[in-house]
Amino acid sequence: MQVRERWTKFGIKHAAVVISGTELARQIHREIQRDVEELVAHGNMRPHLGVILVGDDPASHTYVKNKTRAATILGISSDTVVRPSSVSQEELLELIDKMNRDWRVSGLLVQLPLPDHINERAVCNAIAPEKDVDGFHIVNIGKLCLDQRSMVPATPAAVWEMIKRAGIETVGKNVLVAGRSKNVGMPIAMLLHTDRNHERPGAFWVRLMSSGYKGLQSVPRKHP
Ligand SMILES: Nc1nc2c(c(=O)[nH]1)N[C@@H](CN(C=O)c1ccc(C(=O)N[C@@H](CCC(=O)O)C(=O)O)cc1)CN2
Repeated sequence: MQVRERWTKFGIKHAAVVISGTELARQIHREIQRDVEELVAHGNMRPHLGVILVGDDPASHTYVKNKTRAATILGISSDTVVRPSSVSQEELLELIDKMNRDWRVSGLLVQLPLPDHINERAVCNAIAPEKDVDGFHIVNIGKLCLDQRSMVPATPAAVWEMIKRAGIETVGKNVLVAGRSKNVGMPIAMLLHTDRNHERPGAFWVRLMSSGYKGLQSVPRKHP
């Protein structure tokens, strides 16, 4: 990480932090690889990513290939179900329902965009919220907006990790987010205005403890 400083003509010092995404990605890869192997060593199932890809858009195929390649590197198994762009919404929802109920699938995503005759919102909402690795389900979006523990969309999560790992605090600061898309700009703005210690952390831990969890080492700080 590099810090570049300069003074403006008004006598205000500006500091630009140059973050190495490549180095951070390597570090995060190592952490996830270790977490996955630890999970498996403790007798848990190896995480499995289910991917649904509709149509033949080359960019979508490339994104999916990159995601499944990354999963393999991390020790996560995956499979991609491809459907033609003529697939009906009903068929797609049935496929999602089947994968929701498949205990071997721990995470599920449908690559976007979808053909015009398919309602993207209905598809995102059909994925079981606890398997929704994209964080596009209305429940996960709502939880993110309320600062509750949730699945967070990948690109905003990556931005958040880079900022946090560079030691930059954003709570109470003025931040300019260029773009307000539902899957990137909006969630980034939501993430940056919170310290991610979560609203009502007590309620989460009470639920966790009453479910028999014994491994708790520390409780999160109270939300300011
Ligand atoms: N199910 C999903 N579908 C789509 C998602 C998604 O997160 N989940 N996002 C995009 C496609 N996509 C990943 O699948 C994706 C596209 C572009 C980027 C991105 O960060 N682009 C950078 C440029 C990066 C580079 O070229 O080095 C940018 O635009 O500045 C991230 C993810 C739609 N579908």
